[in-house]
Amino acid sequence: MPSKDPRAQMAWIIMEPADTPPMSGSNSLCVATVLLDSGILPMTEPVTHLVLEAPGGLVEITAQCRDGKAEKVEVRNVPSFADKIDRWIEVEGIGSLQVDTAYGGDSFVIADAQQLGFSLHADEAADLVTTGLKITHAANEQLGFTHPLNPEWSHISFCQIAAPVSHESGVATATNAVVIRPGKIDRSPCGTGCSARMAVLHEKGQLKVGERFIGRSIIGSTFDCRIEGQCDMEGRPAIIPSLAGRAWITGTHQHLLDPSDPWPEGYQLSDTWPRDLT
Ligand SMILES: O=C(O)[C@H]1NCC[C@@H]1O
Repeated sequence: MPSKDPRAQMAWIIMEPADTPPMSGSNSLCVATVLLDSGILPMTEPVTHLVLEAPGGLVEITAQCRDGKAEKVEVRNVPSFADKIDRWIEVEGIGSLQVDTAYGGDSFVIADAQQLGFSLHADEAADLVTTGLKITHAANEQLGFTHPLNPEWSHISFCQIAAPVSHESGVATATNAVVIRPGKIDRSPCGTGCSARMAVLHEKGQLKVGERFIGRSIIGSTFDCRIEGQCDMEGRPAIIPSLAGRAWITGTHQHLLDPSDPWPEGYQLSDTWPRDLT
């Protein structure tokens, strides 16, 4: 999309099944890659800098480029903050569960995978989705969320089921499964989710400004993240996170709308995919 803010070269919108979110980490990597690899915006090798406008604010892109391809894209994300820390909620079929909530460009309830008995392997996907949807529902009812600068964003979008942090070669690292309504799991480590997790770790004194965090998804993809700085969000402490990864173009699509189409706005059904795809 053309940008509204003159400081950005381009803007984009994010279409999740349930919402059109303020920001998305994986989507910003994909958008930057399409803009540069396809020549919509000029690529400068070895590094191209861009400013893109997400609905929730401007993000700065630093793309490492070689032979006409963006090989690594780093995104300096919007201010991210912890909201409610170590709060107990009652979840249907699970019972009492201790969670954190945070914003990382989108709003999250973060639950401990170990406490829920998950090892975050791909064969748990269907159970993770069922559990994550219940936790999101309970967190919205019992904790809620409102963005201080954008009161219209007043719900928790995603449940991040997060493994404990371990240190791999000295870098804080954790696997997660981010459950997206109405019933899927992020194939990426979730850039907004890693930003929200870093805000919580920072709030708990477990990750400092300048330190790295590697987020790993359920399919093994990784984002290399860092707390770049701190700022103030309407009187509450916030961090400026960055995340870096790679995207690949998988196709070119044309969306058409025939004037006689009786469902011009599409339609929604509950998920009809079988639980067992093998
Ligand atoms: O990386 C992210 O932030 C996202 N991936 C899909 C859902 C989130 O928007």
